[in-house]
Amino acid sequence: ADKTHNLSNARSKVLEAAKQGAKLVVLPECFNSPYGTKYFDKYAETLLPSPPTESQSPTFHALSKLAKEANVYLVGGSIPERDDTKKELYNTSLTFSPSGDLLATHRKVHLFDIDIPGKIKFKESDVLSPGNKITLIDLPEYGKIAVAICYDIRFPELATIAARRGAFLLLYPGAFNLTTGALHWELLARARATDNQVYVGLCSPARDMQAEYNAWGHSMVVDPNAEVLQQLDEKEGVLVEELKAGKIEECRKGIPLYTQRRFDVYPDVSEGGKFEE
Ligand SMILES: NC(=O)CC(=O)C(=O)O
Repeated sequence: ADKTHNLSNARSKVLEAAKQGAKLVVLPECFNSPYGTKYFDKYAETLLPSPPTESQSPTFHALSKLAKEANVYLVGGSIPERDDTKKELYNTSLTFSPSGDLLATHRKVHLFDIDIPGKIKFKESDVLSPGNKITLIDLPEYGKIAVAICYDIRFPELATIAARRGAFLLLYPGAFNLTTGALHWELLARARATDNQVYVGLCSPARDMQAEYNAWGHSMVVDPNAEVLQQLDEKEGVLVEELKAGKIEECRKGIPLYTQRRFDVYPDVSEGGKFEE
């Protein structure tokens, strides 16, 4: 619940990852606030017009400085955002370059509205509005990545459009829970990797059983063959994994889905989609 503590904790973990050689670091969904509809308004920060002032968004400035200090691309998980012009709240991810410049903003496109009787009910749309674009980010030394948030992973179209427009890595800061995490977290990461023959990275908050929402944890990196290369358990940690150049091509050569699609039978979803590169 302590935003200042969350920011300083994130700083020490990002620096630790950079020290271990990471060039691109990802934080979890809602890393600066508790995850819950009653908290979003209280913790929300104003990001527009960009750049915001320090008092409008301490998290924006902390992440920008941190990306520069650690000399990494930093996908800053997500934070609750307040858009004053529209009087709306969003669940928003900010990505910074190693020089601390903002590269991209992704607002969660698919809001987490579920009701599994006896297990979990959650309705982000009670307080949040959805984003309306796919987010592809060009990292000049490495290529394109796509960033989306948590529930977005359940919608394969978004991943397919990003992959077919050149993303080699799909990153999802996310906070599944004890019900859906056990059922679908790894399955979805491996499914999106299998569908698209790309790397997939999921980054979750650690599990806090004192909190109202108990995150699943288990941050992981999956390769283009859908093998889980590494995963954390439910506790706090840092996962560092090297993505191998050539792995995507090798996988696509072996199982050539890319040349076998039948757009005469069904439409090519990657021809559509709203996004900003
Ligand atoms: N928290 C989410 O957005 C999604 C989730 O927990 C799920 O899809 O399950």
